[in-house]
Amino acid sequence: AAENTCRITLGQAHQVRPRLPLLRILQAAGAQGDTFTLKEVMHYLGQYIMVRQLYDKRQQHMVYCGGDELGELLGLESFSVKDPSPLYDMLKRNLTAAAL
Ligand SMILES: C[C@@H](c1ccc(Cl)cc1)n1cnc(-c2ccccc2)c1-c1c(C(=O)NCCN2CCN(C3CCCCC3)CC2)[nH]c2cc(Cl)ccc12
Repeated sequence: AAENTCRITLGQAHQVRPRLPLLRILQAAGAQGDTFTLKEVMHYLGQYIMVRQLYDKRQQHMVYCGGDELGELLGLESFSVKDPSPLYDMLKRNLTAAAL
């Protein structure tokens, strides 16, 4: 039931296993290994956007990922960090729970 899932999730740093296209992006941002916490996935995706200079220097919440592997994965040319829904959809498609 929901409360069980909630307890499990809160109880331990859940490891997730990115599918290969996402794993390659995380590794390009310096990630080691092939399982991560969700927090680490978000951190490395942020680093990737910074390193690849995909955000707009003036409107820094805007990410222009068309033509980059990240855009391929998201199926988007651009997105705002203020609307994370496309990101969560991509993560749902590209992360599997890793056995602890
Ligand atoms: C709150 C957080 C966030 C986290 C998840 C989501 Cl679904 C939305 C939003 N966030 C807020 N702005 C950013 C951001 C903006 C532009 C460039 C890079 C990151 C982020 C993102 C982080 C992150 O780990 N953020 C740490 C602090 N950030 C502040 C912004 N800082 C930079 C902003 C651009 C100028 C230089 C500093 C970098 C560190 N990870 C992300 C991964 C993606 Cl796919 C998209 C965005 C982010």
